[in-house]
Order: sequence, then C-alpha cells, then structure tokens
Amino acid sequence: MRSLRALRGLRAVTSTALSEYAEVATRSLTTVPDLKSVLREKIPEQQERLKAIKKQYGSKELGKVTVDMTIGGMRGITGLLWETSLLDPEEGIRFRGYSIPELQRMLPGAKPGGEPLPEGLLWLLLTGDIPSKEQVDALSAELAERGKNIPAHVDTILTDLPPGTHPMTQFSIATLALQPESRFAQAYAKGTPKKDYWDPIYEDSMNLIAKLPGIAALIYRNTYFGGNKIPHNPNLDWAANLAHQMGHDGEEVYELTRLYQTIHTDHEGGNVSAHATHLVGSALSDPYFSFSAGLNGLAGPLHGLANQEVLRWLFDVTKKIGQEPTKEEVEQFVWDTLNSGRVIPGFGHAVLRKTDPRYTCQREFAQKHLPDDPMFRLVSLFYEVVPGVLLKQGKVKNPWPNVDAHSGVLLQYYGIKEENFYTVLFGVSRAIGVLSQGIWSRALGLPIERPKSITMDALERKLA
Ligand SMILES: CC(=O)SCCNC(=O)CCNC(=O)[C@H](O)C(C)(C)COP(=O)(O)OP(=O)(O)OC[C@H]1O[C@@H](n2cnc3c(N)ncnc32)[C@H](O)[C@@H]1OP(=O)(O)O
Ligand SMILES: O=C([O-])CC(=O)C(=O)O
Repeated sequence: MRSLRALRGLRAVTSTALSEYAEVATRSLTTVPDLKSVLREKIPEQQERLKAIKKQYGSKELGKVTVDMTIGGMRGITGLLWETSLLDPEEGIRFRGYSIPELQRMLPGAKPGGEPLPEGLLWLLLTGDIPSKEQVDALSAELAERGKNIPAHVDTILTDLPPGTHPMTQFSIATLALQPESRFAQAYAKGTPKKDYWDPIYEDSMNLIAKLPGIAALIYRNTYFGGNKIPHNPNLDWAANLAHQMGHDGEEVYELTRLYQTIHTDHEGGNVSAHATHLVGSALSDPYFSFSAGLNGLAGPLHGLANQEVLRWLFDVTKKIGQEPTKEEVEQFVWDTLNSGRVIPGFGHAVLRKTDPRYTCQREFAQKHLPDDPMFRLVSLFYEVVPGVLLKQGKVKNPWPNVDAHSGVLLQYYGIKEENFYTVLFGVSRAIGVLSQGIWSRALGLPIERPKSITMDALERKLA
C-alpha cells in the first residue's frame, strides 16, 4: 500500500495502470524509473512555475529591512529561494512539506516499521515524492556502486596532515581533494549551455553523497584506529555502510545512523552550512567547492560543532559533580557557565522558538532503546533545568534545546565515543539537503548571490 501511494506521485507512472506498474516494479528493479529520470521530468514544470511567480509577483514586497536586521546577521530577512525544506519557528522543520514524525511513518525503512532510510529522504528532497521501497533500494544500490572507491590520493593527503588535525578540517580537505573529478567543472570548461548545468551538477552531487560514508569512515579510522580500515559492504544501505566502515556494527546502531542521517539533512536555506554552500554554488563553483565551504561553516561552535561542545560540557558536569547530580547542582552549573561568559551548547536557535523536533525524535529513540543510560538521564535533567535558567537570565529568544543537545549521548551509547568526530557525521547528512537544493538551484537557473552591504558612515548619512 505504501509503495502504491508513493508510486502515485510519479509522473512517469501516470500513463500506466498503477496495479500493473506495482506488479512490474516488484518483479524487477530495473523497471523502476530512476531518480534522475523522475527529476528530469519535473524540472520543466518547476522552471515554468518560477517564471510565472516572477512575472506575477516579481515587484511585490516580502517585508521591510531595518537597521537591526542588517546589523543582526540578516535575521528575519526572507532573502533566499530554497525548495527542499521550510522551517516553522513553532513547529520545526518540514522536508518538502512533511514533518519528522510523518516521515518516520511514511519513508521506507530497512525493515517495516524501522527508521527511515536517508536515501528515501534524498529522493523526497529532489522530487517532492515519497519513494517506494523499490525505488529506495535501487537508489541504495546506485549509491553503493558510485561510492565504493575512494581515490587513493585522498588517504595520502589526509595521512600527511599534522597529527591532531580536527576531523572537520580533514573532512573539508577530503571533499576538496575530490574536486578534480568534477563533471560540472569539465562540462563548463567545454562550454555546456546553462540549461544543461543541472545534469553534471546532479552527477557530482550523487557521486559526492555516495562517497561521503567512505570518506568519513576513512577520517575516523585514520584518526582513532591507526589507519586500520574496514572495507565498504555493497550489501548495506548508505547509512549502515557508514556505521559499518567506522567499525560499529549491529542493527540498533544502524537504525540510529539511519535516523541521525535523515534528520540532519536540511534546515531550510539560511543556516550557515546551507547558505555557505548555496552562496559558493551561485558563483558556479562545483559541488565539491560549495559543499566544502558549507562544511567550513558547519565546523563553527555556534552551528554544527555544538554537538561536540555539548558532550564536552556534559563530561565537565560529571567530572565536577558526578554522574547523578541534583537539579540544584545542575542549575548552579548552568549559571556558572553563563556567568563565565559562555553559551550553553545545544540550547537556543536563530529561528526556532520551541523544542527542536529533531531533539524530540532523538529523545524518543533514547526512551525506546536506552531509557536507563546515565548520560541520557543527565541530558533529560538538563532539559528540565536549562530552559528555566535561560528564561530567568532573560537574554535568549529561545531557551529550548536544539538538535545538538541530544545527538552525542546516543552516539556515546553505541560506542562512538570520539566527540571531535561528531560534526563529521552531521556534515555527511547535511550533504543530502544542501546538494539536493544545489541541483535545483542550477535547474532553476538561480543567479549569483550578491546582497548589498553598507558602512556605518553610509548608514548615518542615509538615516540622519
Ligand atoms: C545545528 C545548529 O546549528 S543548532 C544551533 C547550535 N548552536 C548551539 O547550540 C550554541 C548555543 N546557542 C547559541 O549560541 C545561539 O542560541 C544560536 C547561535 C544558536 C542562535 O543565536 P541568536 O539567533 O543570536 O540567538 P538569540 O537572538 O536568542 O541571542 C540573544 C542573546 O542570547 C545569547 N544566547 C543565545 N543562546 C544562548 C545560549 N544557548 N546560551 C547562552 N546565551 C545564549 C546570545 O549569545 C545573545 O547574546 P548577546 O546579546 O550578548 O549577543
Ligand atoms: O537552522 C539553523 O540556523 C541551524 C540549524 O538548526 C541547522 O542548520 O540544522
């Protein structure tokens, strides 16, 4: 039933009786229209739609820009077109209109009722359709094939870096080291016309996404296991292959990896990693350049690196006041952190004004699989205490936890203890969102990004 509903969304199927199609699809994977074919069919319609929006609404206002907004990191300015997801401050993220709980029900899992396979989310972000299990399995197989070999020079470059190089530095460098493979750079150099850009951008994006589990595992095994590598397993799905090549096997850790890799993919267009990828891509830098730029932004402690910071902070608590602190001790610890001029990692958000649904679904995973874990209990205690303290302090616009407040504790439980590595896992997932949008940005022919800036002198002259 689920696969029939999903197939219904495919334009390629419209001329074929659904029951007949479903039967053929279950007989042979090769008859399922592949992701690129489905996407190719959708592009002209969306190009026309954008043209019509420009024609009809091009001169309408979306809001005003105040000096506070200009000084305050452009907060509240709607200045980007981003198709793959939309963030509601109260409700949280929706991917192509679907909330996380909806996707946990609707996207195919490795087994019925399991966590969504990130390949399914990739399909959804690119096409707007919920894929069938057959389509997801075919995409898994395609990614496994595209990702099975990491060029040897990437390992050489990484192992030549000084010991102690942060895994995010390695990740950004490894991504750039793949850039010579760019099909888009080659196609552009040959004079490919603008209308065809999306095709080599698609190829680069899929090749890069496919290779990321191998790259991340390479960094992990080089950094923490003396370079003792574990080969790619062509029979595993994309996320399970990531855990497997890192050396963490078992159905539960695979399920966590599938969930983690699904929920971190996309958070509309204005967050630092998405915006950086989009900005650099708008200059027609290829996906390797643009995603590497996004990773450099994700590596900041106010953005993706906060998951590493949360873990360190939790360890700090346990070192100072033990594994089972009281509410009062935690409250004091939070005040001490604030009074020392630091932020509480994992809390607050630039747009969200409620608990992040990505936090909630990780909490539900923990309640199901590790309800008695002491670190989970500690995280839950912080959930009870921190918002009240932040509200009392009166500075933050959102006192609630974000995605980064929870992820590290789950990873710790399954033996992924190296917190410096956590942002790499975030980055692997983020590729799915930002590169999907990158394909659409080129398909829609979006222009180079170039907002206007202003000096204080000019501001005073203009407004005095
Ligand atoms: C995947 C992600 O990127 S999710 C975010 C991950 N980052 C973190 O968890 C780091 C902690 N959180 C923060 O630093 C912030 O909440 C951010 C960066 C996420 C958002 O920043 P903003 O949009 O500027 O938040 P907001 O408007 O609420 O900030 C107002 C004030 O409260 C402070 N504040 C915001 N969050 C916190 C926090 N968690 N702890 C202490 N102070 C905070 C800000 O630093 C700012 O102080 P200032 O006026 O002295 O400059
Ligand atoms: O939306 C943001 O600014 C930060 C965030 O949660 C993300 O990028 O996942």
